[in-house]
Amino acid sequence: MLKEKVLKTIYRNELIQEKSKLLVGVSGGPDSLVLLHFLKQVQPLFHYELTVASVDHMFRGEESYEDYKYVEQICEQWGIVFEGRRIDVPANIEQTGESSQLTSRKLRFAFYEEMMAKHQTSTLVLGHHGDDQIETVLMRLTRGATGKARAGIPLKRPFYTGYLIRPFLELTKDEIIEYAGIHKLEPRYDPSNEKDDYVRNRFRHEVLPFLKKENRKVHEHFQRFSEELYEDEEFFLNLVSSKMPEVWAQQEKDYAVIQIDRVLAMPKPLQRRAIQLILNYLYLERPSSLSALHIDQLLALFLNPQPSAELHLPEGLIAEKSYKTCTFRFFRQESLKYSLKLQIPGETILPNGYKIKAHYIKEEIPVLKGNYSFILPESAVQFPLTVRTRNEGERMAVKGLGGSKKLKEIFINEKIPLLERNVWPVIIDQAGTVIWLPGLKKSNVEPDIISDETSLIYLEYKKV
Ligand SMILES: Nc1ncnc2c1ncn2[C@@H]1O[C@H](COP(=O)(O)OP(=O)(O)OP(=O)(O)O)[C@@H](O)[C@H]1O
Repeated sequence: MLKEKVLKTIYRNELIQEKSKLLVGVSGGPDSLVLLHFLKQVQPLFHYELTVASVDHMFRGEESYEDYKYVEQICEQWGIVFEGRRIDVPANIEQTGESSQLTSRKLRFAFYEEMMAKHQTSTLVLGHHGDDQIETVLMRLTRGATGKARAGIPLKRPFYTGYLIRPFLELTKDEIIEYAGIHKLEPRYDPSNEKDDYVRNRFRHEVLPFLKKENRKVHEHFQRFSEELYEDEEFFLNLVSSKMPEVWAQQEKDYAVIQIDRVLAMPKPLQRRAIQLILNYLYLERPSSLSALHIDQLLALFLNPQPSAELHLPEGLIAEKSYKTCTFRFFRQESLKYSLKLQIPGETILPNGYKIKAHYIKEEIPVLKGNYSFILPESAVQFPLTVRTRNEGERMAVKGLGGSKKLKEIFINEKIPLLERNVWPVIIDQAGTVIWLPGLKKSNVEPDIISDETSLIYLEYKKV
């Protein structure tokens, strides 16, 4: 029976404290309506206070409003405090790259938090069940999730100032429907549930029936798998956390350096978790499409016998291995753009670790060092000169070519990686004429034959 089964889950996992205050998320659908009914039924066992939080996401106009009013009416009937809010997801949300489903979830969770503060509730209760659990575990494994994500939906996790619990995780959807029938509950059915989440629906309709047919108790086994995996992960993460101080060489926002040999000295299961912790730290509060694959790639980078190698991870994170250290930094094009006035005479330090030294040629003409120095006749350009990152579509009249070339083409011919192209210095004059791509190519502003009639400037591109 549902009641006994759920009570067992609650006791075994200490989900509910006596005389506590619970906030229950209720949509009016079968899962949450049965959840509310169950919690009302067993209230005398725990003496908790119940408050319901219900959100109308206004996706389905009048229909969803009716669901919301229905929950309010049930609460009135059952003598439960009702808190509701109608929250409209901004119409243009999908243009921001966020799905309306994700936005409504975020807004709903913000509402739960607000209500937990208002009613001083310590526990939020939601109606996810065993079918949801199996689908989630399988979906995540199939996607290549790693760590705790593979364990699916947790029974209990910290939330706001207390916990979020899901006491129905061991139940099947059928048990919930059966309970609703026995107790003559009349849940509302949301038709959008069936079409919103395509991936989940494929698992629900194609995989779940097969598993249920194979073993009636598949829900319990998946739930045990999930709980054990959580425990194992927790254990390993604690163990590896204690070793992390010797792994970190530098830890800053968006930037970190680690000691590779300290990671490789750990047993294999801890190596993966150490990498997971490094990535957790770097990706903090950044939604990311990280998977087990990225951990494998990083491990391969660390084990690579080459002393230096690079790996590009999601959202512009670059891992750069150099001998026994690995540097992680986020590549942000915008923040790397620069524009500096070229000091003549003097030195201009560039953000890429190089500088440009400039001086007037007094007597003897210095020796030219390939593309690393430039002789500039003062009369050939308009001052001041600027050194900056490239602009889209920019061209340069290449020395010895008799025509102009796109900077992009030069970078491609010289096999300069994209990331370096975006920070490569370009020297231009007041009129916007590109004079020199230091270290790469010169413009025809540098004369082939140096006459000593005009005043000359010697530019040099060198490491700081
Ligand atoms: N609009 C809502 N307002 C308040 N709580 C909600 C709302 N939608 C979902 N929840 C809570 O989140 C849980 C999971 O939601 P989800 O949409 O995944 O499940 P569901 O199958 O639609 O649940 P239900 O049958 O209760 O509608 C629900 O059981 C409920 O506790």
